Amino acid sequence: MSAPGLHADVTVPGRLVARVDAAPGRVVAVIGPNGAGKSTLLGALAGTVAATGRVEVAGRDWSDLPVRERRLGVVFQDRSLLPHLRARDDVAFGLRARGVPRREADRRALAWLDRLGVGDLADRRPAQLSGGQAQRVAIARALAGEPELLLLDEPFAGLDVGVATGLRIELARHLAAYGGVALLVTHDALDALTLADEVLVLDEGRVVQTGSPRDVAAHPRTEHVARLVGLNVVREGDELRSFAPSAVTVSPRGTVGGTGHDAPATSARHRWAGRVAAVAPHGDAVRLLVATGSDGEPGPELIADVTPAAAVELGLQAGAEVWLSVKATAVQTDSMRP
Ligand SMILES: Nc1ncnc2c1ncn2[C@@H]1O[C@H](COP(=O)(O)OP(=O)(O)OP(=O)(O)O)[C@@H](O)[C@H]1O
Repeated sequence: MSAPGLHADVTVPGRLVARVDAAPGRVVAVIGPNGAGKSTLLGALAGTVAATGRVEVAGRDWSDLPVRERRLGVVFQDRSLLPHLRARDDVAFGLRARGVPRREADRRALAWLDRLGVGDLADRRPAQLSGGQAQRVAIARALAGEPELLLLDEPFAGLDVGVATGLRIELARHLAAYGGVALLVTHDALDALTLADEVLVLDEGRVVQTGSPRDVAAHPRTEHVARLVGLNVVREGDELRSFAPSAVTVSPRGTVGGTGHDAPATSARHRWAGRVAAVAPHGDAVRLLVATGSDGEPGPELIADVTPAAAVELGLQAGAEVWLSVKATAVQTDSMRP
């Protein structure tokens, strides 16, 4: 008898090679750039994308199990609900397919809709639901089947920020109570950091990093993740050097023949010439997006947070020519190699 939870080793030729192991009750965030293979991984686990290898859930080999017998819950970004069904019938559908009698299935469906805060919408069809309401129904449907594996593909995408925030809090509550393995594909660092116990980073169809959200955020191995968690990142060969926007010192740069400031006295590795591309408030600070580069060679786009007073005093508006520098001690170096 193998360990409970999820143990998968799947290959989708040309698109994905991935291994995932997760204990029951764990929530795994799957992150990575567009085309990294996130949806393909979910499809391979769900059985909707043809894959070779092995998928074992709760001690059972899913390759031999007909799709309808898999205890699987899925929530996709959209198109999740069946257009002609009332919410209560949609939630009950999976239960009935598994042999739960009609009245019992309806009772459980209503209970789950209530839990997700949409019990009063039980008789509506998808066309009569907002995006957030439809997603609540979809989550109710996924959880009502008491799945051993729950797959969530960008469940908050396309929702208004406020609606997404409410749903995120709600989902966190249900995930905490959920006893199976959940995989959550997300483009949002906040989701990965707040909802997940583990993070799996995909890049070009391969798993390039796994670890706790804290660990992955603190030691990103890909540019994508560094940016996702709001760090500046400069790549040098196989090394990623990352630093916080608040660690960047900004000083004005003199125009040719002008009386501007000289380059800061730091090594060239920690200093960039650039031009402010955008200025926006960010919490108590002012956030500058700076396009760096010199002599026509574009450098990295960097973010610097300065105080509002400094922004005014130094004339930091779009178009301003600046030096950015960062203390060597504020820079963290990570290898991109696993
Ligand atoms: N049906 C398909 N047939 C062939 N190749 C596909 C198919 N779907 C996706 N791909 C390719 O497989 C790779 C992984 O795609 P996938 O959609 O899994 O990435 P993703 O990480 O989910 O991206 P996104 O965040 O953009 O949804 C990409 O190179 C993509 O072009």
